Amino acid sequence: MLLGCIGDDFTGSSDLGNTLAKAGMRVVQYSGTPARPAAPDVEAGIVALKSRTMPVADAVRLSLEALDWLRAQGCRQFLFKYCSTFDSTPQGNIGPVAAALANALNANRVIFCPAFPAAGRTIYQGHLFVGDCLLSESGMENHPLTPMTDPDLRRWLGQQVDEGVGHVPAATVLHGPDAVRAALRAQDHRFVVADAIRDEDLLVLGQAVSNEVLLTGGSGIALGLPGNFRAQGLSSAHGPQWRGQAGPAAVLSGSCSRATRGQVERHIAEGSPALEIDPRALLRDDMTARDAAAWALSQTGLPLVYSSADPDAVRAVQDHHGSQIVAARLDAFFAECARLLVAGGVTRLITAGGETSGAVVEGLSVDTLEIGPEIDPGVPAIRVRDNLVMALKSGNFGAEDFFAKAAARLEG
Ligand SMILES: Nc1ncnc2c1ncn2[C@@H]1O[C@H](COP(=O)(O)OP(=O)(O)O)[C@@H](O)[C@H]1O
Ligand SMILES: O=C(O)[C@H](O)C(=O)COP(=O)(O)O
Repeated sequence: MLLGCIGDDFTGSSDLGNTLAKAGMRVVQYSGTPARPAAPDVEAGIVALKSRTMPVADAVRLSLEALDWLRAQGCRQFLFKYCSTFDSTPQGNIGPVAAALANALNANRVIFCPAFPAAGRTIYQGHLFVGDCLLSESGMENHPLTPMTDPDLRRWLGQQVDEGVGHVPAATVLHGPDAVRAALRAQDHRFVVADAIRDEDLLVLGQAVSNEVLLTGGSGIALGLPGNFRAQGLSSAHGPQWRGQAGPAAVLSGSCSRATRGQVERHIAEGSPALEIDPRALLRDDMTARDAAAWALSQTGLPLVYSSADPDAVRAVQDHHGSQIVAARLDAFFAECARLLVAGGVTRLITAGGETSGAVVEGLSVDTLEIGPEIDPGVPAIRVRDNLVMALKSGNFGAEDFFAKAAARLEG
């Protein structure tokens, strides 16, 4: 294994897997740290954790366990992957996890670059943009668990760590890898936010850090890494292998992101079957996973079970019941619903949302996820068992017709 990756959520990990697989690396995503060695032909291993919003100490502990396993597989370089919208709170977890990994690897220069231009995520003067909006005006300021209220990544990361945060501006990145390396050497700080507004900038950054033991970012920062390994004669380019899967499909959505809510609306507008899940009904046991799975299995077409709701509705439920209680109840619901759907014969399962996808994958006791072809930017087809394929859609990713497109793509 050449590249060892640690993802702080499952959709983001598959997003990274998509980038690496498209560039020809043999990629496997693991649900948590595996108990056994990787297959010998795996070039990039991604340990997916559901650590983005868990207590900081637990996120650090699990990430260090993943690092130990990846080092034991012979990895030469390590990537800590978090959300392209830097989903975190001023109290953690990106900074503390990155610091723990850097300390363990004795890394003295670590870049932070969540840019993903293909998904509209760019960084300029240390500020993260989503499309033409600053992060704090993109809708991510209303995220149920990690409201992003400050677009300046240097300031946001600076609240999470006990050290200064440097910056490599776009003007430097435009001058190529050597200029970036020189700028990194000149930095007073170990942690450095790097600007990137184009894929070319990400390729430059990837070349500039080819000899750094640790780098952090979104999937975009990995764009240049496969080329680094191929230039060293270490990786053989080959595309993802894919075998389509026949059989019933279903969609589970817990994401409240703008993109997902638009996909839900499109699905309903097209007359496809949809069942809205009110967290209050779950908490009262007026609705159960068994009820929802039975409904979905009785549908023709592509059934959608969703709790996706607008920010005001989410806030109202959270204010009344507590966000962690609601999140835990919804995670348990989607995990159980997935188990019942698969037991009832579903062979193509689409999930929307990072926390939601993590709950479902863990609930299905999936160990390894084979990365297949891309469905939409950042979302690959994935095989998790001989008779079960999935698409783990990041909340903000996917075109409006994603659900139907994914079901068709998973079928082959
Ligand atoms: N109707 C709702 N009311 C309150 N919270 C909700 C509702 N639906 C989903 N949530 C919570 O919002 C969060 C969505 O997170 P996630 O699945 O990661 O989506 P995204 O990828 O958009 O961030 C989850 O923790 C979930 O429990
Ligand atoms: O946006 C990204 O970089 C990732 O794909 C991701 O981490 C998305 O997380 P979400 O919680 O599913 O939005």
